[in-house]
Amino acid sequence: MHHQPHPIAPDQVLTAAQMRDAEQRLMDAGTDVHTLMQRAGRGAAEWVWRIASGAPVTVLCGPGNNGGDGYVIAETLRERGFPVQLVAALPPATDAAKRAASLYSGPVVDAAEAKGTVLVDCLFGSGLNREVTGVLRDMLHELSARHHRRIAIDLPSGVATDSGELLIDELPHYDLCIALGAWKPAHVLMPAMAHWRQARLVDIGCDTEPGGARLIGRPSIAAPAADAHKYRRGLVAMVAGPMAGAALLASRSAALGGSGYVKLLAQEPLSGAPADLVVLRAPGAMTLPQALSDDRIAAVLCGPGLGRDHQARERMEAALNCGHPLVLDADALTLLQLADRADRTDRTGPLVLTPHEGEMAALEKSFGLSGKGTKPCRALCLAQSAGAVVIAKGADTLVASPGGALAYAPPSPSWLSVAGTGDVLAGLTASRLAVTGDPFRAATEAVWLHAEAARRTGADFTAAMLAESVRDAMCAAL
Ligand SMILES: NC(=O)C1=CN([C@@H]2O[C@H](COP(=O)(O)OP(=O)(O)OC[C@H]3O[C@@H](n4cnc5c(N)ncnc54)[C@H](O)[C@@H]3O)[C@@H](O)[C@H]2O)[C@@H](O)CC1
Ligand SMILES: Nc1ncnc2c1ncn2[C@@H]1O[C@H](COP(=O)(O)OP(=O)(O)O)[C@@H](O)[C@H]1O
Ligand SMILES: [K+]
Repeated sequence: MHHQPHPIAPDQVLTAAQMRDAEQRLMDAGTDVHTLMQRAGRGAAEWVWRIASGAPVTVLCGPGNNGGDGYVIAETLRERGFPVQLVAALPPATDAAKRAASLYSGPVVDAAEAKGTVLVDCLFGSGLNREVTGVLRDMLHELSARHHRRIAIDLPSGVATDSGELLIDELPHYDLCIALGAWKPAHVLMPAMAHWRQARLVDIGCDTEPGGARLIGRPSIAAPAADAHKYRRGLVAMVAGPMAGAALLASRSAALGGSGYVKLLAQEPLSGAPADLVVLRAPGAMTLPQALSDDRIAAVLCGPGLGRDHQARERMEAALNCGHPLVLDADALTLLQLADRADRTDRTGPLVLTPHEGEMAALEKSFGLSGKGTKPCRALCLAQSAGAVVIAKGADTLVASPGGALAYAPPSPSWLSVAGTGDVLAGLTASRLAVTGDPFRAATEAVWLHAEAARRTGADFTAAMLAESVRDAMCAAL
């Protein structure tokens, strides 16, 4: 089927090459680079104008089209009567940048003389292809230190667009990063995204192919059907191990995440379970495989509090072989390496893996993957090898599917960096999987709800408090 290109949506994330293609498409249709640069520069100037509010601005320009944007920004501010000066770190080298430079009629000063309140960094954008060193690095550092506020155009100069890696020592911190045309992976990947307080997108009117990576947005969660009952809403079976706390946390968020019924399959007698949680000993009256053979189960969660001994391994294998949609987290991810290769790869039902960085590396090893490349590429590779949707967690969580779908979490509260929040996410993922039956959708909904629950919990919380806030997050998505 042939899909028409469409305007870049505000939730699309384009690599540097995809952005270049989008720009080229526009130029093939008759728009010249100059027009595009005017749109980008004038759009960015609106933000600079608001932030500077009359204070003197210094624009630092590099040799490429990012520098070209800088000349347009400087000229736009000058036309509006703003105090502006420009530092040309290197002379403009592209035709569009040369033309933009020729249209700038304000002062050009040496870096040593530049004094202002706001620095606009247009040294390098998506064309950065090597480390920023020597005079250029020193110039960026000194100017950054001398200005109270810093704005990065497209990206801070020293960030690799597709990986978010830093290609400079001590990248300065920015008040604002203005993405041009589309969000790029570096806008939602660490370590880059820790270097600005806010990010904004300026549309420059490019089209792109349908599909591609997206930002995870607020899901639309429907109320249960009028004739719903607890099984039809989704039964989650939580396979617990010896550490009851993690299993209880996951069960709580599974219960609040929309499923109709959560059954905790306990390995040992459990104290402190809430009254509304059904706890079944397995093995007890039945073995774990028997308990998991209930065909009303809509999703199984295994991992939180599982442990790593031989019993844990047996429980993980029972979950792997039960045939129900499955979420594997925490210890189950580590144990997965020990499972038979056939058990790991021959499953047909939906599977979601939720590794943090350490678990991701262990999984890559067990699937014979190199672990090299950008985080999104690594997650896509693992998803394909494991036949699983992968939630690659961290401060820059993303979701990858075996078919190549990719979704980035928008910046989430760093208060999530406390023990047990991963258990809450795993419970939410199982809950959404039980409700929707779609592993990619379940994973993205869970990631959004998890971050929203964190926002609603406020500052300095525990995982148990986070689990309770899942209720508020659900309300926000109804
Ligand atoms: N292509 C287009 O049509 C548009 C591009 N735009 C802007 O153009 C930017 C991309 O422009 P370019 O592709 O020209 O790239 P850049 O302006 O990011 O820089 C590329 C130039 O810097 C040099 N360079 C790269 N890394 C270096 C390093 N570490 N040390 C010294 N020199 C280095 C390269 O050799 C090249 O001359 C975007 O980020 C965006 O700001 C916008 O103006 C919109 C239109
Ligand atoms: N700095 C951070 N910013 C945003 N989210 C974070 C940050 N650090 C951790 N998280 C999130 O918190 C959760 C931690 O999960 P995990 O590492 O499995 O911890 P645990 O096993 O203790 O539950 C993940 O969802 C992760 O994405
Ligand atoms: K820049």
